[in-house]
Amino acid sequence: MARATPSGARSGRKPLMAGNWKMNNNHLEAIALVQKMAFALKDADYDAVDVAVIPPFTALRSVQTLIEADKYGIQYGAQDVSQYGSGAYTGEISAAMLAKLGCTYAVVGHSERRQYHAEDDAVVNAKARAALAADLTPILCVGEGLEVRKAGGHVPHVLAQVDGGLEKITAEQVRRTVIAYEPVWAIGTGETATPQDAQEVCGAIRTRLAELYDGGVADEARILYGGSVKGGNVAGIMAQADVDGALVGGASLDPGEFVKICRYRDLPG
Ligand SMILES: O=C[C@H](O)COP(=O)(O)O
Repeated sequence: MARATPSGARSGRKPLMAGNWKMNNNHLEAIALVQKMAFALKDADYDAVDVAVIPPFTALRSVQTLIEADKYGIQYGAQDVSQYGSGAYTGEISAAMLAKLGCTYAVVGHSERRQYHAEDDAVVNAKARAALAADLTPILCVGEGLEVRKAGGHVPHVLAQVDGGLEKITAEQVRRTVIAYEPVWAIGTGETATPQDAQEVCGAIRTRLAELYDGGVADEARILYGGSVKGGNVAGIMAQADVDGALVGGASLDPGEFVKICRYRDLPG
């Protein structure tokens, strides 16, 4: 089966709900979770929203087999990708390997990679370019820590990460890149940015894309919010003009909660 290609809509942009499982679920648990999700989403309109799971590397082959065999409309991707093409890089997984597994997405620059693996903007940019070269869609994560937020420096901080992450990436490539704004202070803390907080930064990212490329590119690129998204807060976040979806951590491990997020249109705002 051909890999699913993310497409645009929402003034052209199609929303994306991506569940980043982080280091949770072995391959058997992954199969069970995807089956539950797919069952609950069996009448979902995948032309209206892209739904993706981002399991650990060890579950990707099982998820691929299941999704292809049962023709589920769910996409999938990897939580990280090597900046290198091949060779003596023990423990690394190349973009070509992920493409061969049918992945649509590769997350790059997640704050947990930046924090625990010292990944800077140059590494994140190299990973994004490696993903694009293999025809994967990078989900480029950016976001400020609590100190930066308290000091009011969140917008310039995030825009600097956007500039660094998109270095040498062409307009054509940016059109198929997803940017995820994830304030670090809202990740896994239960503390969510307000919809207005999310809009402020996502709007600033879109304006930056127009400055770096042009208005057409800025209109097409999808920008997600991530940080304690749940069924109870997703509708307000999705009501914002520049938020095109969510990168969901904890709530994506609960099929009921994740399905609510994917069906945000049915929830009260
Ligand atoms: O990749 C997902 C984000 O880190 C958000 O995680 P969270 O929903 O558990 O806060």
